[in-house]
This record gives sequence, C-alpha cells and structure tokens, in this order.
Amino acid sequence: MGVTNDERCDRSALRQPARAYAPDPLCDRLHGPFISTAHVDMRRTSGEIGDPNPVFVEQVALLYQNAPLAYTTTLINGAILAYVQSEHIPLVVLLAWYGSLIVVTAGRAVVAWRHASASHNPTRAPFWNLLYLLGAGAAGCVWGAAGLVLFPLDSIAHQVFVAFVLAGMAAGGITVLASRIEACMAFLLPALLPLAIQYLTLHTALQRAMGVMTLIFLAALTISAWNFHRAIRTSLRLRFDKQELEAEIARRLRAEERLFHEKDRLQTTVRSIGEGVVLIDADGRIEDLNPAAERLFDRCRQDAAGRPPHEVFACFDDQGWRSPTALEDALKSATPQKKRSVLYGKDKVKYVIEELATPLLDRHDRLVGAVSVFRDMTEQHRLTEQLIHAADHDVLTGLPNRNRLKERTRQAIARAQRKQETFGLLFVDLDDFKIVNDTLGHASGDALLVDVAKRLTDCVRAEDTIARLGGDEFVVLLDGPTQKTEIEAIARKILIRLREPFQLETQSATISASIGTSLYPDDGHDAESLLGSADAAMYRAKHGRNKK
Ligand SMILES: Nc1nc2c(ncn2[C@@H]2O[C@H](COP(=O)(O)OP(=O)(O)OP(=O)(O)O)[C@@H](O)[C@H]2O)c(=O)[nH]1
Repeated sequence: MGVTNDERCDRSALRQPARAYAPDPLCDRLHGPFISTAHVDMRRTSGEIGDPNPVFVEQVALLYQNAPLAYTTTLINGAILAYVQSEHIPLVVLLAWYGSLIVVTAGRAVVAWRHASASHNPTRAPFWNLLYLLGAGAAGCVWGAAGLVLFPLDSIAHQVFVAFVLAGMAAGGITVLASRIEACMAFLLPALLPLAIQYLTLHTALQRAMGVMTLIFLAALTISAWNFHRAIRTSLRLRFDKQELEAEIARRLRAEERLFHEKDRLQTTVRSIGEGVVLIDADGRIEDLNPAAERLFDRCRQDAAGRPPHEVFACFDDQGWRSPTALEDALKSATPQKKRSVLYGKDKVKYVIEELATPLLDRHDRLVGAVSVFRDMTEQHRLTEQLIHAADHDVLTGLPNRNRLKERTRQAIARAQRKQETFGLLFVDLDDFKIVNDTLGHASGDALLVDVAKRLTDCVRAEDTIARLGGDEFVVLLDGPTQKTEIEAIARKILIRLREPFQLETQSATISASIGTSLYPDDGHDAESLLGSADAAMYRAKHGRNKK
C-alpha cells in the first residue's frame, strides 16, 4: 500500500540521496581517491536495503505541506454548504454532518501537527503516509455523505449547489493530494460516487444526466490526478538525480584535488632525495629523472626525456662489459631487479652504483613502466676495496703480506703441477737492520724498508710476487718456469742492488742482505715447506757469512 511497483524500481534507479552518503574522511585518507569512489558505490548499494525511496519520502512530505490550506478550505466550504442547505435540510442533520467534518478535519490536523514536530526520519514515511491516507479517506466519506444527506429532493437548485461544492472540493483535492495517487483516490471516490449514485436513482432526465456527468467528471479527475502525480514524481526524481550528480561532481573534484596534492608531494620528495630516480614508460623511454639522477648521468631532464635509458647512461659489469640496466630488465621481466654496476659520469668520473628497479603497474595490473633508484656506492666500494686490500697487504710498503704470498704460492704450485714446471722462492732478510733503526731512527728505518721494496720490485718481472713477511723479511715468488741458475742470478742481482747506498732524508745508509732460495718441487710440495726451506737457506747464508 505504501510503495508502488513503479516506486520500487525508482529505489534502484535513484538509490540514496546524495546527502545520505557524505564522504568518510578516514576512509578517504586510508584508501585515496580511486578507492574512495568504490567505497561510495558500496554505500549506495547498502543504502538501498531498508531505507525508503527518497522520492516517496518527499511525496509524503508534500502531502503534509499542503494540509493547513486544505483543512481550512474544508471547514469554510463545509460551513457554507451547511448554511446554504439549511433551508431544506433539518438542523440536526446539518449539525451531525458538519460535526463529522470538524471531527475528521481536527483529527487530520492533529496528525499534521504531530508530523511537523516529529523528527524527519525517512523510515517513518510509510507510517505518516498511512495516517494521511486514512484521513483523506475519512474526509472523502464525509464529503460523499453530503451528496446523500445534504441533497434535498425538493430543490433542484440546492441539489446542483451540493454537486457544485463536491465537484469543487474534488477538483481542489487533486491539487493537494496528487503527490500520492492512493490518497487522491481515497478522497475522490467516496466524495463523488455517492452523489453520482444519488442522481442516477432519481427519475428525471436532467438528474440522470447529472449522475452520468458526475461519473465522467470523476473519471476525468482521476486521469488528471494520475498525470499530475506522474509530473510531481518525475520532477522529484530529476531533483534527486541533480543532487546526486552535484554530490558526485563535488566528490570527484575533491578526489582530483587530493590526487594533485599527493602528486605534488611525491614529486617534491622525489626531487629532493639524494638518490637518483629514473622513470620509464611502457615503451622503455625515459619519462622523468630527478636532480640527483641528472647530476649522476650529467644529463638534464629535457634532454633525457623520450630516450631509451641506454642512450642516456651506460652501465658496465665487473669485467667492463656493457650491461642492460636493471630498469630495462625490470620492464622486460615485470619483476623487481637489483644490480650493481659501474657508470661514467661527467668528465668520465667512475661511479659504482647500486640500481634498484621496480616495475610499475596500474590499477588493472597492466605494466605501465618502471622506476629505478640509483644509489652512489662509489665511496662505500672504495672503503670495501681498501679493507680487502689491507687484509692481505703490508701497510708500510703496500706489498702483499704473508697470507697473500701463501695464496699466490698455492696458485703457483697448482699451475706448476698442471704444466709439469718448476718455480722458485727467494727469502730476503736484511742484515743488522736493527742498527739502522737504532742509529738513524725508526722513521728512517721505515723509509729504508719502503725503498727496499721498490728495489726488489725493480729486480724482478711484473708478474712475480714480492711480499713482506714482517720486520726486515721479504720474499720473492718467481712466477713461471724457473731453473736453479736463474734463481741464483736473481738473488745475486738483488744482493748487488741492495748494497747500493740508501738516501734517507739528510743522511745515507748502506746495508747488506742475506738470501735463501727454494725450488718447487725439489725443496717442498706446499707453500709452508717451500717457505720454510727458503727461510732455512737464508739462515744458513746469514750465519755462514757472519762466521767468515
Ligand atoms: N723501522 C722499522 N723497523 C722494524 C719494523 N719491523 C721490525 N723492525 C725492526 O727490525 C729489526 C729486526 O731485527 P732483527 O730481526 O734482530 O734483525 P737484524 O737486526 O737485521 O739482525 P739480523 O737479521 O740477524 O741481521 C728490529 O729492530 C725491529 O724492531 C718496521 O716496520 N719498521
């Protein structure tokens, strides 16, 4: 009774009024603009369940809006009718009829007053609609009763007056009741049908014609009421559509504003960070790079935009081969990529960089590009290299230390085994180096050791290894096939070279050295035994010399 089929369709078409789903700031903050649209749609769907159609709510409100005028007119017209008919109708009948009209109108007025002071809860609209319907039906019945009890059989003029008043009330009724068609019919039918029946039961042609005319008038009013009702409903529907549209536009504008704001913030962040950031599109062409990347590649944004990354910067691997960037790999594989490579910036300055590339997907999981963050690892790389170097090199002379020597000796043994070759070791120990320290000072001793390292380097080939074991002990590993005679020749060369005076700042010093040698495989099969043999030979040489 409260809602027609047509209006149930309206519910799904119109959904909720815009005001019923104002945006939730928390959700908006959490989900961002795109998600927020989906969130609104979900609320609309949920709004359809249980909540009355807003058009229906507005139609009921319109009924009550017109109530004061309608009720006043009812009482005035009723009084005039009773007064005019008093010439032919007994007073008691008149009082009973008008009394009924007052009671019904007063009841309707009380309902209207309660409605005005009640909270505007849309879910109560069907209840208020029902009350109004009952009131309209009761008023229609009272007016219809006038067509029977205030209808004097002895005065055609007063009969016509009753018909005139009822027609006027009916016509006026549709203007205030048309917003709800069932209220309209609840008033029209009981108001006019008794009059039509009354006329049709009389005997003159005029009176029967009046009866037929009343029925035709009732039909015409019904059609008008129906058209009027549809016009009101359409206009309300348009109004709510407009409101919803305006709210949707406002929501989208807010979302757009947030989007711009977030984009600005993101751009400022990307532009201010120390790492280089490069963005490529789905075709692998550079879209943007931040100032750090501009400095790293020595290329400006405008110049780089639209080019493939390899035209803007070149990455090289450990072996010095050109390699694709992680950015290009990430786009190809659609998976994140991490790579460490070398690139050359302004003035061919070498940078060691770590590149972290991530493919970019849109809301529909389509690959739309990739972004790379380039971290300059040059300094870190240099420190690591320094640490690695310090672990197996002597700090004073920069020569390989004992560990490195042993490793090189093992490699030499492996190669010699493979190729069935021999190689030699020379153990060099300075004689009475302590005296240099004691007489010239420790710093001069250091300088002399550094000089010794240089002289040893001059005496052998670049591929041979010279190591400092500590103190005044040095070892020369002769790489490649070597005969005993060659080793002895090199030892002599070294001894002669070391006997030359060393120029140490203001003074000069002359030293000598003792050398012991060993030959692989004759004097040992591993690094330790070869070193031990050379050391022992050196010891013998030194003490043999001292005895002479
Ligand atoms: N200046 C300097 N002296 C060092 C360094 N390392 C060790 N020495 C010194 O080198 C000297 C080595 O002394 P010894 O091993 O007795 O050798 P030597 O005096 O040459 O005597 P012989 O080997 O028997 O001829 C010691 O006085 C150490 O203090 C260094 O890095 N710098």
